[in-house]
Amino acid sequence: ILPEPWTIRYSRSKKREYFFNPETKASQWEAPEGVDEDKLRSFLETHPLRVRCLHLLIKHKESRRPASHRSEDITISKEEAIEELKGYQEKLKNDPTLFEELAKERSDCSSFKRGGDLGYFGKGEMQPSFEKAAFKLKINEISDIVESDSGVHLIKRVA
Ligand SMILES: N=C(N)NCCC[C@H](NC(=O)[C@@H]1CCC/C1=C/[C@H](COP(=O)(O)O)NC=O)C(N)=O
Repeated sequence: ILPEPWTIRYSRSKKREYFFNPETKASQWEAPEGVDEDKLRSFLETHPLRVRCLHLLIKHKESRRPASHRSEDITISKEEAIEELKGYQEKLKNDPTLFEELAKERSDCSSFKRGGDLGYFGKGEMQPSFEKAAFKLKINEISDIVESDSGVHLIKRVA
């Protein structure tokens, strides 16, 4: 849709997408010459530049930072963390609207205070495994168990 080598990126400060040419390092708000704006819009529908997600993180002893508001020394094994997360996965299969409440109750991420809400993020912000899973989700879809250096997660895309 975009003429090579143009790419489209999201500006967090301006909260809108802009066009970037990695060769000339040019960046601009308007689409490069000859871009079909309608095709671009429908492309962006299925290839979002940013997503907003909630997550429920259970850390374990191999986590990059095995501590949280819940425990200053997290010692459960990765297998135990996965088993515990499976329990939450079952509850969410029956009632997905429980996500915020369960994240508040159990998540080892500081976002627990906001029901697990990480806000909007674009590519390059989160750890690759988390980003890959999050950008694949449809709005209101909940991921399978996702592993990252932080621990094991369930992710719900909300926007
Ligand atoms: N850009 C936004 N909104 N915030 C910066 C996020 C930085 C990012 N964080 C993560 O990838 C982990 C996994 C998914 C969420 C997340 C949250 C971590 C998990 O806890 P921790 O392992 O750090 O103790 N807590 C906060 O960062 C990273 N590149 O390390």
